[in-house]
Amino acid sequence: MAQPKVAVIFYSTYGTNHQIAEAAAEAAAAAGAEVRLRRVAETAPEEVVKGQEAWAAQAEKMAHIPEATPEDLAWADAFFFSAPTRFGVAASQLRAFIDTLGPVWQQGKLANKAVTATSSAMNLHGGQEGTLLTLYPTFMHWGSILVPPGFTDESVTAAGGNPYGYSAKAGEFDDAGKAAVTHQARRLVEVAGKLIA
Ligand SMILES: Cc1cc2nc3c(=O)[nH]c(=O)nc-3n(C[C@H](O)[C@H](O)[C@H](O)COP(=O)(O)O)c2cc1C
Repeated sequence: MAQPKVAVIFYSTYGTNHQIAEAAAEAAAAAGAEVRLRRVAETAPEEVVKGQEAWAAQAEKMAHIPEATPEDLAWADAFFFSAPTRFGVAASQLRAFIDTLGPVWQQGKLANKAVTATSSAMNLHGGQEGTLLTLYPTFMHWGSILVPPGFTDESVTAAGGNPYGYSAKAGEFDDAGKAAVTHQARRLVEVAGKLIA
C-alpha cells in the first residue's frame, strides 16, 4: 500500500482532545502513515488563558506541538480532526482555523482526501454528535471523502457506539476510547492508501 500522509489537527483547552489526537497520530503512524500532529492556534486572549490554571497548564503541555497551517492540509492525503464540543458545535478555535482554508480549497488541495473527526463534551450526550454532524458538511464542501467509523469494529460499540466518530466524555479518555480512536485512525489510513494508490 502507498504510504499516505495524515494531518492530525486538534484543539484542546483541558487536554481530552490532545490525548485523542496523540492516540490518533500514534495509530496512524503504526498503520504506516507519515503523520503531522498539529494544534490549531489559540484565539482566546492570553489573559483569559492565563486566568485559568487548568487552561494555562494545558497550553504549556502542548506548546511544543507545531501550530497547524493550511499547508499541512495541502501536504496531507488525509485529515483527522478533533475538537471539544462548545454549545453543541466545534470549538471556535477549530472553526477559525478552518476559515483560513479558502485559498487551499480554491486550489483544489482539500478535494478527494479522506477525512474523519472526533470530539468530546462534558456530558456523555452533551452534543458530540452535533459537533461531528456540523463539521461533516464543511468537509463535503471541500469535496473530501468522509470516513466515519460506522460500526466497522467492536471497539466503536465498546467506546459508546457513535458511528459518526469517537466521542469522549471530557477527562475520561480511557482504554476503550483509545481502541476506538486507533480503529478510526487505522481505517482513515487504509482508505487514504486506496485513494492515492
Ligand atoms: C463555552 C463552552 C461551551 C461548552 N458547551 C458544552 C456543551 O454544549 N455540552 C457539553 O456537554 N459540554 C460542553 N462544554 C464542555 C466541553 O465540551 C469540554 O470542556 C471539552 O469537551 C473538553 O475538551 P478538552 O479537554 O480537549 O478541552 C463546553 C465548554 C465550554 C468552555
